[in-house]
Amino acid sequence: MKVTVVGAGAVGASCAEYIAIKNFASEVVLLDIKEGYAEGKAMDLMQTASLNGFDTKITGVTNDYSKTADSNICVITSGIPRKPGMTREELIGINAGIVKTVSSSLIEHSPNTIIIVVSNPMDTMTYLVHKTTSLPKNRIIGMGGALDSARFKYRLAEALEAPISDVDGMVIGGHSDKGMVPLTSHATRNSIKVSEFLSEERLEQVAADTKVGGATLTGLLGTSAWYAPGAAVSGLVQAIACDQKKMFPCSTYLEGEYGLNDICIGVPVILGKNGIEQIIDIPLSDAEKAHMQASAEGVTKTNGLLEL
Ligand SMILES: NC(=O)C1=CN([C@@H]2O[C@H](COP(=O)(O)OP(=O)(O)OC[C@H]3O[C@@H](n4cnc5c(N)ncnc54)[C@H](O)[C@@H]3O)[C@@H](O)[C@H]2O)C=CC1
Ligand SMILES: O=C([O-])CC(=O)C(=O)O
Repeated sequence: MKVTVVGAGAVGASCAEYIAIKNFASEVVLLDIKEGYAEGKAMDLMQTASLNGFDTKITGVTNDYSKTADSNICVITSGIPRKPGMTREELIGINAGIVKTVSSSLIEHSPNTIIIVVSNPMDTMTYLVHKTTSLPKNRIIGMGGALDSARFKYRLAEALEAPISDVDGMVIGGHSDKGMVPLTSHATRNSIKVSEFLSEERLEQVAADTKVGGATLTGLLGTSAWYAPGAAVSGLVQAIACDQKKMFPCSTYLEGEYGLNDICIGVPVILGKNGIEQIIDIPLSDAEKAHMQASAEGVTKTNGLLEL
């Protein structure tokens, strides 16, 4: 199992590290445009192998796509992150060009690959890969919902004063400060609805804190987060590599599901060896439907900025 990660920056390196530590891939190729950078990150990570007990071989390359040939899975993290006060949507001007070039170079050397898009604004970058490559829709996956759901569970556990392993919940919709749709009514603590334990006001606060999860970290760190994003990507990669048939909310191209068309947005999917093997169309409450509709309108507006 060969995995390529483009962008050896904060998220790309974290992603490579988690993939290696989980020890399911034979090879991870890290590629960056900055001379020597991916080579350095790969060497540093390889020097953790005996300490962390993994056998995955990590190699770094400067913009040499021939070294990525025949990758089963390619992750795109190349591009700029936001700074405090910015939205993810403001990154489109620079990141769209990067994602378009990178995805086409990857596919040239790995025509059968599955692509996971991470660069922001992620739903629009996922849509861009759909519109500018000939990959089938099951092989183009946007990572956002897995991360947003992990943050939702963190906030729920905090409110419940419970361990995170007691909590389950999911966030669908666009991966943006306003567009996320935390499914509060479906969230549970050991199969009991969280509304049994928390007031409506507290649950609204949990949802609000979840939606600005990325912005909160960007304010604290001066750039956007990388540990949880890297871990979330590694979860998707593992589900595909190990054919786990696990459910994650991912950005995928919709053709009528959730009443939406010609858009990539976060919905629950089953991930296995073929990438997205099924889209799960769960019934939403009227309020959740309205949030999903508004979220889709936001993503469509950003998609309109693409030069396709
Ligand atoms: N979808 C999600 O949930 C998340 C998305 N992100 C996004 O991921 C992206 C990366 O974030 P960070 O790793 O923090 O940024 P970073 O600046 O640490 O790393 C980005 C790397 O991409 C490289 N790069 C730029 N253009 C390239 C090209 N054409 N080819 C190859 N490499 C190139 C840069 O040299 C740099 O090393 C950002 O757009 C950020 O907004 C970050 C966290 C979560
Ligand atoms: O907040 C950002 O810009 C990066 C990101 O998508 C996240 O951490 O959720």
